[in-house]
Amino acid sequence: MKIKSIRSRVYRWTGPTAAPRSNLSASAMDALSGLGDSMSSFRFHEWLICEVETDDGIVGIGNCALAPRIAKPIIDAYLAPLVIGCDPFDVEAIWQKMYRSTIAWGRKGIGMAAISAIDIALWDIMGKAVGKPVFKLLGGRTKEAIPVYASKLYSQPLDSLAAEAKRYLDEGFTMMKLRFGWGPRDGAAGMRKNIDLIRTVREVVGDDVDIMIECYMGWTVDYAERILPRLEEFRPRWLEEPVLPDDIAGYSFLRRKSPIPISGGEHEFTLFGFKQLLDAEAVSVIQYDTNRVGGITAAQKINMLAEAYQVPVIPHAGQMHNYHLTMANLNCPISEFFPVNEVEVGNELFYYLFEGDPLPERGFINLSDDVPGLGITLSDKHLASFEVIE
Ligand SMILES: O=C(O)[C@H](O)[C@H](O)[C@@H](O)CO
Ligand SMILES: [Mg+2]
Repeated sequence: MKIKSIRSRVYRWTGPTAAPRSNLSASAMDALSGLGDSMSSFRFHEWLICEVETDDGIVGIGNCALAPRIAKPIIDAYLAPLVIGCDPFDVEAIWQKMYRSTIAWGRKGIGMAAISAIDIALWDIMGKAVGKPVFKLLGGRTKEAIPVYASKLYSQPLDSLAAEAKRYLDEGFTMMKLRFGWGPRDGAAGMRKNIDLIRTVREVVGDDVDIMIECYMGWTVDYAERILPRLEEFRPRWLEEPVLPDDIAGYSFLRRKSPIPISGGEHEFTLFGFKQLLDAEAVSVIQYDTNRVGGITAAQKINMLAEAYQVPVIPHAGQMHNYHLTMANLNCPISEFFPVNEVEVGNELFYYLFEGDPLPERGFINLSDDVPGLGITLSDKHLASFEVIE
């Protein structure tokens, strides 16, 4: 079996989107306060889809969502020529070829997202070729079903926040993640507003629900050190991405200072990036995204390393490229689930692009033992709401 062709397309959402709201979430751009919409970097309304076809007609589907219009020429100009003609089952050699040939500029960020898209497609091909779901190639079924946490609860007026949390509770979720909307630039008043958010959700859901909190790289170590003691009474399961991903020392400091677990990793790349985090004892939970980190090949290596450190892996986002890894690894206890909604930030776009992603039932999702590959197909249901860039 040989790889015959690679087709990459960028799908740009042109349909209706929820009006952007200020303070939807803290973010790294907040530090530049007063310089325009700090939420602009928080909208992901494009997606790259990569179809790898073999000489016997099997088509594997890969994807990435970071800067798709940049990932596309990387795939077309740099990676595809390396990969065409290879045996898709030689996935490790292909990964090393893509990594080492772009090592000067691609080992982190968009280069690795482009590599991820091709790698995910290769695993889809391998599953389809042997008639097995991808998780059966990675270690098989480790769970009867995957517990998922509802992940939205963006910062909003307390009454609507309470109503959203109640909805997830009534749908049977026992875990949910909220986003803080304020940070250092908002002073003591903003810190109180953040505390009001988690207090509101805790009051709605009671003590038997895990609440995760997220501030998307929007804080400083100083701010986090001051707010963390005030969050302890609400017993968050983790505080996510408190500071910049490059501030590994900051992560380690906060982990030592607070009993609240600190999570991160959705903006880290490759096995080597996560070795750094683990050696620095920077995170209590690893959260790579398979369509960023280096694909399934890299993600599975990180899973092995994380297991040696007994640090759990809970990938960023749901989506099949992550679910298969969670299913195949005991050290991946749960998954994130983005509720199906109108397009807002863009995490929801996956549902408008693909068919096959499982929907939760009473807080669990499941994968079929009988659907080969990743188990997704391209959807044409919302095609009219996308501009497709070939
Ligand atoms: O953890 C997450 O889901 C992410 O950090 C953010 O929410 C991002 O995906 C934008 O929603
Ligand atoms: Mg996050």
